[in-house]
Amino acid sequence: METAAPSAVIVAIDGPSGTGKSSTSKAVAAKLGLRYLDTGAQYRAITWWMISNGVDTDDAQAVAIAAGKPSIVSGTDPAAPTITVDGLDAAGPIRTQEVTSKVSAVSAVPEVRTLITELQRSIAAEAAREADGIVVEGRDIGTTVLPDADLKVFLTASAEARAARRSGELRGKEAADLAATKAALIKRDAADSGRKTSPLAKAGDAVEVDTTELTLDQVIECVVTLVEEKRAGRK
Ligand SMILES: Nc1ncnc2c1ncn2[C@@H]1O[C@H](COP(=O)(O)OP(=O)(O)OP(=O)(O)O)[C@@H](O)[C@H]1O
Ligand SMILES: Nc1ccn([C@@H]2O[C@H](COP(=O)(O)O)[C@@H](O)[C@H]2O)c(=O)n1
Repeated sequence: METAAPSAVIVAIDGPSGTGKSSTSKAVAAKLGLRYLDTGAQYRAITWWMISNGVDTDDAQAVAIAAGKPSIVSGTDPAAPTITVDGLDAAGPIRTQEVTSKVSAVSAVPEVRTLITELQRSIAAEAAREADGIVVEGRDIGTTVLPDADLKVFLTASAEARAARRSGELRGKEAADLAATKAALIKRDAADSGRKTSPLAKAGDAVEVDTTELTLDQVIECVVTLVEEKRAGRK
C-alpha cells in the first residue's frame, strides 16, 4: 500500500489560460521545497506526438486509438522542469502555435484524459511518498485529478490582462497583436470549459484568486501563505 509522508502537502492550482498558473506554481514549489507538475505540458506533449505521427487531431477516434502509444515523462524539479516524449526533449516543440491551436481537441478525448490523469496521479503519489509534496497545475486538478488535495487554488484574471501578459511574452518572436491574442485565449478557454470530460472548472472547495490587479510576486506570496496556513492547521 502507498503511504504518504505525514507532512507531505498536495497543492492543486487550476484556472484559465494565462492566469499565471505555471509561473506561480513553479515559484511556490521552489520556495516551499515541493515538486512541480505542469499538466498542460503533458497534454501538449501528446498533441505534438499526434501531429508528428500524422494523426488527424480533429478525428477523436484516431486520437483515442493512438493515445497509448507515446511514452510521456515529466521531470518535476521546479527549477528545471522537463518533458520528454519517447525519450526526446519536447520542451520547445510543445510551445508552437500549431500545438497550442490543436491541444484542446486532443485533450477533450476521454481516452487521452484517462491515460494522462493516471500518469498525473502516480506522479503526485510518488511526491507524497518520497518528497515533501507537489504543486500540480492545470484545468481539472482540483475537480478530477486530485480531489483530495490539501489546498486548491483557482486563479482568474480578465481576458485583457491575460492577453497583455501573453503579448508581452511573444514580442519579438511571433508578435501577435493584442486583439488576436485575446481572441485565441478566449477560444481555447471556451473549448476547455465546454468539453464533456473533466472540463476546466473551479472545485467547490477551491480558493479563488483574481490576479488581474496583482503582480506575480503578490500572487506567489498569497499562495505560499495559503499553503503555510494549511500546514499549520494540520499540526
Ligand atoms: N500577476 C501577474 N502579473 C503580470 N504578469 C504575470 C502575472 N502572472 C503571470 N504573469 C505573466 O503572464 C504570462 C503567463 O503566465 P503563465 O504562463 O504562468 O500562465 P498560465 O496560467 O500557466 O498559462 P497557460 O495556461 O496558458 O499555460 C507569463 O509571461 C507570466 O510571467
Ligand atoms: N489539467 C489540464 C491541463 C491542460 N489541459 C489542456 O492542455 C492545454 C494546454 O495547457 P497549458 O496550461 O499549457 O496552456 C489546455 O488548453 C487544455 O486543453 C487540460 O485539458 N487539462
